Amino acid sequence: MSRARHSERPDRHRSVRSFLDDTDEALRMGARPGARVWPTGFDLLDTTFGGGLRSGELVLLAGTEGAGKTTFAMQLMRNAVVAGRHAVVFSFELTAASLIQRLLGLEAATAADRLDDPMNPAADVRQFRAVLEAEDPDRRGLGSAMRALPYGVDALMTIEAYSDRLHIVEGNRMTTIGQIASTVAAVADETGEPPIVLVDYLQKIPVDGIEGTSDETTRVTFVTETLKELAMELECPVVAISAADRESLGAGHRMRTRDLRGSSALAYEADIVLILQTKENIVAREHLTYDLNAAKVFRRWVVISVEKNRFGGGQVELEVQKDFEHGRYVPKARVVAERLIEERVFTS
Ligand SMILES: Nc1ncnc2c1ncn2[C@@H]1O[C@H](COP(=O)(O)OP(=O)(O)OP(=O)(O)O)[C@@H](O)[C@H]1O
Repeated sequence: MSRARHSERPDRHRSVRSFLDDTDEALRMGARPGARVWPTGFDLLDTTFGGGLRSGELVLLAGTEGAGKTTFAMQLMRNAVVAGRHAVVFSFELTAASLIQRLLGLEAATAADRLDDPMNPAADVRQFRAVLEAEDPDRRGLGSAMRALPYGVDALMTIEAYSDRLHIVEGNRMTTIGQIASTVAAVADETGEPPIVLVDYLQKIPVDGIEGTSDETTRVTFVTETLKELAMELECPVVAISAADRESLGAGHRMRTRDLRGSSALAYEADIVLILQTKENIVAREHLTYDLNAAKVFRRWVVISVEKNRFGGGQVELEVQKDFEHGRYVPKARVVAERLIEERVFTS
C-alpha cells in the first residue's frame, strides 16, 4: 500500500540547490537550519537521541499492560510544553479529566521534589480526583479547591502556565487519521509552529475508506504509514503508543518490536522504537536468586529499551523509577546495570 495513494497532498519536490539555499539563509539569519528538536526531559534518553525527538520522526512506544506507556508518553508531552513547545494528545483510552488529574499529581510531586521535605509529601492523583469530582459547597472554585491539597496550588499554577500549549482530544469512532491530521495542521497554523503529537493508541485509530479495513494488518499498515507521512509533512514528531500482541507475551518472555500488534510496517516505518517493561519481569534470574528483596526493588523500576534508533546508536537499556501514584516516573533515568533476559533481536 503506497503512501501516495492515501495522501491528498501533492509530493513536495525539492532540489538540493533549494535546500542548500534555505540552509544558507537560515544560518545567515541566526536561525537553526536543521530539524527542530523536542527534548524528552529524560536526560539519558536525550543523550541517546542527540538532544531529543526530531521533526518528521515517528516514535513507537510499546510495552506490557500497565507498564506505564500512557504515563511515560504524557510526561514527554508535559516536558515539551514546559519547555515552551506545543503538544496535541489524541487519547482513545483515558478522558481528558483523568489525564489532567494525573498531570496535577505529577506537578505536585515535582514541586515537592524541589523542597525535598519528607514530612510534607505531595498530594497524589487519587486525592486530586476526589477533590475535583466533589461538589464544592461554598462554590469558591478551582483555586480554593486546590488549596486543600499539599502542593495543589503549585501544581495548578504550573499547569496554568502551559495550559494554552497542551491540547487534548478525546478520541472516538469519528477521530480518523484524516481528522488527526487536520487537527494537528490547525494547531500548527494557529500557533505558528509544529506541535509534538501523541496518539494513545495506534490500533484504536478508526480507519474507513480503504479496502480490507476489517483486516487488522491492513488497518495498522495504513495508520502507521499515514502517521509517518503526517510527521514528515507537518514537521513534527509523532509518538504513537502501540498495543502488544497478547498471545506472543508468554511468561518469561521479553517483549520485542516483533510482538507489536498488527503489522511489520510498525517496525519498518518507525524511526524510534521504545519498549517499556517492569524490570522484575525481564531481569536475569541470577539477580533474583540470592537477594530476597531484589524482586521488590526491581518491581518499582521500568526498563526502557531503545530497540530501534534510526539516526543514532541503538542497543540502549535505561531504567526509570515508577511514581504512578503521582502519574509520573521520577525524571532521572539511569543505565541498567544488571543482565536482562534474552538477547536483542531487532536492529535498525
Ligand atoms: N492513582 C494511581 N495510583 C497508583 N497507580 C496507578 C494510579 N493510576 C494508575 N496507576 C497504575 O499505573 C500504571 C501505569 O498506568 P498507564 O495508564 O500509564 O499504563 P499503560 O501501560 O498505558 O496501561 P495499559 O496497558 O492499561 O494501557 C498502571 O499499572 C496503573 O494500574
